[in-house]
Amino acid sequence: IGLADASFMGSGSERRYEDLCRNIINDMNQYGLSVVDDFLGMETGLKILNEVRSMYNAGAFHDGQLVHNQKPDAPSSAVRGDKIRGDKIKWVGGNEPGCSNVWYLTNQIDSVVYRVNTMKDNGILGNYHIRERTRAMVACYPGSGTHYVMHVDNPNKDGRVITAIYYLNINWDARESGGILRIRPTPGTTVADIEPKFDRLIFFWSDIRNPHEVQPAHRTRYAITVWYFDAKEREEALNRAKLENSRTNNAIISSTSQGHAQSQ
Ligand SMILES: Cc1cc(NC(=O)CCC(=O)O)nc(C)c1Br
Ligand SMILES: [Fe+3]
Repeated sequence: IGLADASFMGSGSERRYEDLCRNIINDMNQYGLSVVDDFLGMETGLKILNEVRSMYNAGAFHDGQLVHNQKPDAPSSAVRGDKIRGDKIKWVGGNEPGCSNVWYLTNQIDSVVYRVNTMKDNGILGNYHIRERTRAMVACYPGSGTHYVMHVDNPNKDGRVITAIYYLNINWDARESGGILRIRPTPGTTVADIEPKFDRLIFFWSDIRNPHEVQPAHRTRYAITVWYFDAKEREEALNRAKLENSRTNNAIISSTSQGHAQSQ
């Protein structure tokens, strides 16, 4: 996978930006995923990490979902079935106070995604029309051995086509800290094991092409995720939801009105 070095963002050289985008286009067409190292450079990466740490320490994150304890040799007091916290998350729109660096990151990712979506000869990426995204989901794995089960981000055409994840973990060594993102691109038998390294940005198709899991992490593990929508798939998903809504509402109204009639 073309590990493009993108810390040009500081030097702003146009040529390397084009090369980066070309690498991502090739990777997405060939593998359905792309890994970009040194996306923003040390200085900017640290500003984002410090901002996320202060959010986390301010208790701004929602408690992660409860998961069964993974430790087979759990100490006698904590029986095997006890629950531990999974990843904790906080949704960031970007213009809130104290989130200016996360906002800068999402702007940088936006410009890359919009660029690769409109460049010539961009293959599969040319099939999509990306005009909007979710807010940024800042996630922290507390490092108590929590993991994230194998799943697909968008299994039922909710409109999300690209998952972008930015990692903030300095000197991450998976041999001692685990926390590998394992993607199983389908169809196929390959497995991509991706370490959540500092200033690393990854992209992958959000749908069933990329089931993925996070292996147990034994050190605090930060990641920032944004999902990009394809305009057509998104509109169709919203229309289905509206239709479903009106059916349910009519069902409720008719059942209550019948109920009402009977009670008279
Ligand atoms: C809340 C939520 C989190 C994630 N995160 C990952 O897959 C982990 C990626 C990584 O941190 O390497 N995915 C979904 C579909 C939901 Br929903
Ligand atoms: Fe996911």
